[in-house]
Amino acid sequence: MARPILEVKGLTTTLAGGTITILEDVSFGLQPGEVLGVVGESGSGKSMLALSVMGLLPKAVRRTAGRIVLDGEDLAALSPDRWRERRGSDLAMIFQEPMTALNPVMRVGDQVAEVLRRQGIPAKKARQETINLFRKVEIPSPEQRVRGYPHELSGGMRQRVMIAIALAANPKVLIADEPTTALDVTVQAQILDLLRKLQKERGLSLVFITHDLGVIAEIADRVLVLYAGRVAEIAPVRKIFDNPQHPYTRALLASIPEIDRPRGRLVTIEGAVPSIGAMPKGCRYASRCPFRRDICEQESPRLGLVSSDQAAACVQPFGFEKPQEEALA
Ligand SMILES: Nc1ncnc2c1ncn2[C@@H]1O[C@H](COP(=O)(O)OP(=O)(O)OP(=O)(O)O)[C@@H](O)[C@H]1O
Repeated sequence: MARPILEVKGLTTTLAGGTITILEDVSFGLQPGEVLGVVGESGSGKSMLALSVMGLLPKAVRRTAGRIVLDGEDLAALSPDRWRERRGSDLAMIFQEPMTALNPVMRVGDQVAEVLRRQGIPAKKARQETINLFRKVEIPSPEQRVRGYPHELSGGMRQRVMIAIALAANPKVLIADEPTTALDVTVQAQILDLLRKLQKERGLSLVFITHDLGVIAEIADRVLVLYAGRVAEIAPVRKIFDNPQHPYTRALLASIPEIDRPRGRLVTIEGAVPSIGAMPKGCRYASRCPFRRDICEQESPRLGLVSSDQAAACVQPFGFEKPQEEALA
């Protein structure tokens, strides 16, 4: 296997006081050209994970441990200035609500051209390249659209502009945080198709965050399941759907709405994610887990390999007849 383009190791973030942990010991690798889907319920820490990698954590949240290695360099060891530079060139992110990331008083074309100019591309060439990028992200009449302002565009078109900005940087890694969630269903499908096409064409290394396993099935090569700030399971997408090992992954799969399910029979996972200030001592999923044993409430399970490419943080993953010693911390 090639060296991962991005490797996150033991990432832990806390609220400023340091007593409340948001992400705990999160580790994963992203191979060049791979799409890693990150899935979990609201509040599981998906956005904090993305912002940690970008070096854009809100003031109240601090990274207290962990390495974020991009193409061999630990970003966490860099000065904030140097990290910002890497963010401008090697890392790009698209957000759920593009309006928050776009400058409302700047023409959208200029916002793309600015990224190109930063790479030393002369103004005229940057303008032409911006039109090419608009065409690439399938914005109709690109010559006219470049002169528009964000508020003149629909949500879907704004997200296309954000994708153009991300592509303009030619990043080594692109992070997409729920890029389709705020859009109408038909537009969601179009944006997802576009991202998938661009990913394939350009061999983008992509971290794709969503709470929607249907979206994961369409785009991801591997999947990281996050629960209450910890990795519950990580595996190739096929294994997540065909042979999930963590009870939480199974519950998420069971909660996918099915077209033929009678209306109102949407399955949800009983109970709620524990709040960040009141994490249980043992497994964080134990209170909701139909398979829990006494030990689950006492011990916090470590992420352990269940096969060569699948790991789960459960004392007794599915298919195992007895608790796994090494899964216990
Ligand atoms: N600025 C902040 N200050 C303090 N705590 C925060 C802040 N932003 C998020 N949190 C907390 O961090 C935890 C993880 O939040 P995060 O936004 O990463 O979850 P998420 O999985 O992305 O959820 P969603 O799908 O709703 O976006 C939550 O408990 C949240 O309340």
